[in-house]
Amino acid sequence: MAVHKTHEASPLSSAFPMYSSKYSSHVTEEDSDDINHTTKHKRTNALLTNSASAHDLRCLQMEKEKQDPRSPRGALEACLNRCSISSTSSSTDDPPPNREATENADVEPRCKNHRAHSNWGKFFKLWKRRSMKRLSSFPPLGGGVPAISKRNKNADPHIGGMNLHDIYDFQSSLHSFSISDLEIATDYFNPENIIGRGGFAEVYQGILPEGKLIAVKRLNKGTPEEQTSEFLSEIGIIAHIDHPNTAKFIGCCIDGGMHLVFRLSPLGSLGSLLHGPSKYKLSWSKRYKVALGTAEGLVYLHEGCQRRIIHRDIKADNILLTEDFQPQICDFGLAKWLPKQLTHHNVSKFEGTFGYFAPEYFMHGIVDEKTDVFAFGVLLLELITGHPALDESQQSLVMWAKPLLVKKDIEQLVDPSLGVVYNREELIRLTSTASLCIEQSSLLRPRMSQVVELLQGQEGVVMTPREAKRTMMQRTYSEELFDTVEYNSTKHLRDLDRIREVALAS
Ligand SMILES: Nc1ncnc2c1ncn2[C@@H]1O[C@H](COP(=O)(O)OP(=O)(O)OP(=O)(O)O)[C@@H](O)[C@H]1O
Repeated sequence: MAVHKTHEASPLSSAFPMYSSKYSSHVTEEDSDDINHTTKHKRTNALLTNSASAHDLRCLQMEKEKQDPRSPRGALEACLNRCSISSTSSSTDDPPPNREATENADVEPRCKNHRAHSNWGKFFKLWKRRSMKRLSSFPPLGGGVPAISKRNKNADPHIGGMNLHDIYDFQSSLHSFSISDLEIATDYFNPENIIGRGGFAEVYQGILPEGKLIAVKRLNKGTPEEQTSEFLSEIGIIAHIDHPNTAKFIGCCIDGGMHLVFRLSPLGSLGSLLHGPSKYKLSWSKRYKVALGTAEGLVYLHEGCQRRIIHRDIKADNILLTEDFQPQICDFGLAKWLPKQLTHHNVSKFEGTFGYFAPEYFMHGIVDEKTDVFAFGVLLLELITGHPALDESQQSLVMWAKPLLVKKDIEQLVDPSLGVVYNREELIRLTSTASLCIEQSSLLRPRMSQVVELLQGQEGVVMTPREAKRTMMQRTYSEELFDTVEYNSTKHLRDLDRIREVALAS
């Protein structure tokens, strides 16, 4: 399956003029800032390299980064200063590094969960103490703790007699790691320990001195600006979310590059299990568990936090699995906070993964809860059929499955590797929910809380979103928009063709 992480607005601009006219000024402004910043950066580096030792250089570089609000160190320093200043102060401080960081870092985390609420403040306090605090040095790999070997997709959850539940029992506080901590944990970023690759990062498995297994996401792809933006965006969300169905963030390291450290999900991603070379056969009951858990994770993001979080890149590769197949949503690099008063967010860059895009996002750049609901519908189809969202010949799973869903020919959809070993009632629930989630009109898609009810087969759940919408207190922007647009089947097919063309062209 071809996946594409980031797509500048330009390829769309020719096809859809609204992209070029609407967003060009924002992109240009940022670009010119970047150029100035890079030139300054290069000049300073040239001066430094002529006259200082490596250690001096490093100290100077760190100081320089602290002054520079665009660097991660500078952005974190600025946020920290804001945290330590009295909350009555209305000082505007340094400018934020970018719009993403403003949206994500400046908001007060107000998740219902108290532990999550305090994480952001804790993180900055820990980061401030960073230079003084060093974790004790780690024992070499293999000495009395489980050795890190290449990922075994069918890994035994009991490694060397140790129960993974014990190994994963982290404290709630976030850690600030040094680069040597992470080097030792990952055997000096040994390529053998790479367990995943994404658009911006390589992910390594590692082990801490006390035997806890971790995944280190090392942001080493894309431009430095893209890496910084990804790092700040992701950290701005994950540092204060906490739910059984979201990835467990442990801490970070900003020495020698940007690193995010998570609890290891020993079975890897749903994508690798469903479509990877291991050909692990996921049973029906596990698929259903993954569907329900992921839906619950999305309800938490959309409705469980005071500011709604839109993930924007829900896909099989971004669903990690614990040893007991509990799904955990990961990769918040594209996620957005949406304050209550904002019905939606408009994006200037076309980012995400082909095969999962909702039509309103693709056509108008609109991001709200319903864009995640559409992607979740595609994920359900993947779980039912075992097919990827886009196959090697760029055929869309949605386009293939939709006629079968319409004809209610649902047995044809079931992954042949399951044979007849599935629960028919659950199949009906999964397929009918998937049908609703991938409705072209976001108006007709259910909210994630309704999805959970549908999947649980709760009595009295309003089955048709048409009926459900009458009772909705607040409508999303895309709902309003599609209310005014006649979205007929011709237009639908044209959109899908367009999606396929762009997918093939890139
Ligand atoms: N905590 C974890 N435990 C196990 N595997 C993980 C973990 N985090 C990430 N991975 C693996 O690494 C892959 C890439 O991680 P992630 O999606 O966070 O990186 P990314 O660069 O942001 O990717 P993308 O291009 O999809 O945005 C995942 O699909 C998964 O296979």
